[in-house]
Amino acid sequence: MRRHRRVAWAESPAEGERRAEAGLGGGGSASRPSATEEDDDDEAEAEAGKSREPGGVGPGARAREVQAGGSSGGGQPLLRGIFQIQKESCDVVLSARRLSWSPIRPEGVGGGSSMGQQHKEEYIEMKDVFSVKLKRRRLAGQQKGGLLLGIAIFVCLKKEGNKLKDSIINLSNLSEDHCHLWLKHMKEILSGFPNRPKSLKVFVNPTSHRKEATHIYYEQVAPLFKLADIRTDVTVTEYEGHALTLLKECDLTSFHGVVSVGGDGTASEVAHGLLLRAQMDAGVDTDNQRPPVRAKVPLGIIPAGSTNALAHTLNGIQHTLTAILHIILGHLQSVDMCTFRTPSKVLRFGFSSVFGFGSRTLAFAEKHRWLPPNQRKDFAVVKTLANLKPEDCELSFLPIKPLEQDAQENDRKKREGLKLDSREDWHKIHGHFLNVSIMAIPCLCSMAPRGLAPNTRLNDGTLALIAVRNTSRPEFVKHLRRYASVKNQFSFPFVETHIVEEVKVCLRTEKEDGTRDRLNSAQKDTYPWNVDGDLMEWPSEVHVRVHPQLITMYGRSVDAIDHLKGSCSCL
Ligand SMILES: Nc1ncnc2c1ncn2[C@@H]1O[C@H](COP(=O)(O)OP(=O)(O)OP(=O)(O)O)[C@@H](O)[C@H]1O
Repeated sequence: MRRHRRVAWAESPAEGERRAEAGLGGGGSASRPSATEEDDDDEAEAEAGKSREPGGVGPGARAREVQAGGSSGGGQPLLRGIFQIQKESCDVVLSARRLSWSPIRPEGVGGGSSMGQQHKEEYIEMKDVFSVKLKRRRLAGQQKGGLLLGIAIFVCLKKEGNKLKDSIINLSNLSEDHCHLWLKHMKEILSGFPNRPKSLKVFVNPTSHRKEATHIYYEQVAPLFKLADIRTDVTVTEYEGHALTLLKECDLTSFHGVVSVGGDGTASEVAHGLLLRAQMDAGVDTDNQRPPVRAKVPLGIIPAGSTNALAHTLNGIQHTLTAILHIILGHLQSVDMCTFRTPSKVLRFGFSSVFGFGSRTLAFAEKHRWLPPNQRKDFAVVKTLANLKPEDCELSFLPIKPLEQDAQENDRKKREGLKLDSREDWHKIHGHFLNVSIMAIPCLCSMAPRGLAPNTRLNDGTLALIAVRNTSRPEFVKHLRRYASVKNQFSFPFVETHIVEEVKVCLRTEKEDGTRDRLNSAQKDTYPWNVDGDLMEWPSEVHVRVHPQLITMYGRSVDAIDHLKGSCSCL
């Protein structure tokens, strides 16, 4: 009868030899997860091994030809030793920046390496390593001990199109002392990276999209957080607004970050809660006009909703593993947010908003939540298009000027004795608008790969105001279709775009004498707004203001957005 062998990763004997990884080839190095050596009964270990890069890191690692005898670019060596990597004996060097290795070749006739003066050195940057574990072989059912095989190094690799993947390098060596010494040094290096979270508060929305967020969290996210030694406190939300209620009450001081697992609505609710919490902690009255204080802890988003524009924009891709690895590695970026308010009170913190067609469509979809998500959205678009109706409104906005222009303007004002902070720069447009988008971030999504607002960036302190005036239905559909294509969606005579810092949206009504006036903001009627994919019912006057870099988020700014910004002809 075949004896099952299990290969497990342990911290160290003293730390209880916690198993974190399985399904890795026993004895070999940088080897592919091997089903034949796994225990069938250990789900967590088997799952953790599933996403690993076939063949380990070897073929995917950055390889450099370096002069023989030199470990270039890695800084001062901390340790040097011999391990087997991919079945070859290697000379391995650890420095604070790099782990590098090169195969040990038999000496040639002339005393040099058989490879000549050059030998192949491969390396990984320690900033890309997210976990190190001892690797042991255990028998089926064995919980502790086992034959030490070496050290497993879990590393993040950059792939095409902003994608990140995890992979493993196996350093094989049977000596306990040798492996423990290397493990200790590597762990010290990893603990020196300041932004990596050790403790996270996690909100999972079980109702997002097709109700798969809980599965995504426990099957894909939790095993990697565990592998990276991140403690978690998980709340599976029970009702709409649950995350917000908890954030207003709970003490966040013991957490290094907060993670939302769900769609844009959940992420936006958590961001709103973090900012409300920050204002409460700082004793700031959110309803006065003072700028809000920044959120105290970073927010990470694991995409599990139907649109996931926030996660897509943060990472340049909608990919669960990429989002997880950015959080584990502590890749942080500052992101602009808006306040949405009436003249007297803050309604919400958010990233993006749509009024008109975009909010009517969402309102229709919400009324038909019993339909499957994709059908619901398509149905809502068709129905809202069939009843296409413009909004009569006045848009006042404060445009953002280039800095030099501001300087000249300020000089002129000084010469003429005018106040520098006068609000005379407010611009006004009014009329019938089919759709008004006000966005602090570009909002990349599968329907709009260039972004719903490619004329703003994640953290440039600007709002994109995109106002679509009344037009025929076929022309409006043509404009909508452009979002999915490479053509400029704004090059229509009925679309105008502005880069602004603040917008006031006031609904108007026709008076008896035929003139038009703003609706009284004190009246009780409300109108639908789409804020980050969530439906809001707000009064007839809403002010939207951008607050540069108000929140820190896990993820990486994307080259693609810079590229799109450069190539966008709409501005
Ligand atoms: N247990 C729950 N029951 C009902 N609603 C919930 C629950 N937990 C959270 N919510 C609410 O569900 C709303 C929508 O969730 P979310 O945005 O994550 O999913 P989605 O609509 O499928 O995705 P997307 O916004 O990306 O299209 C959020 O406003 C959130 O407050």
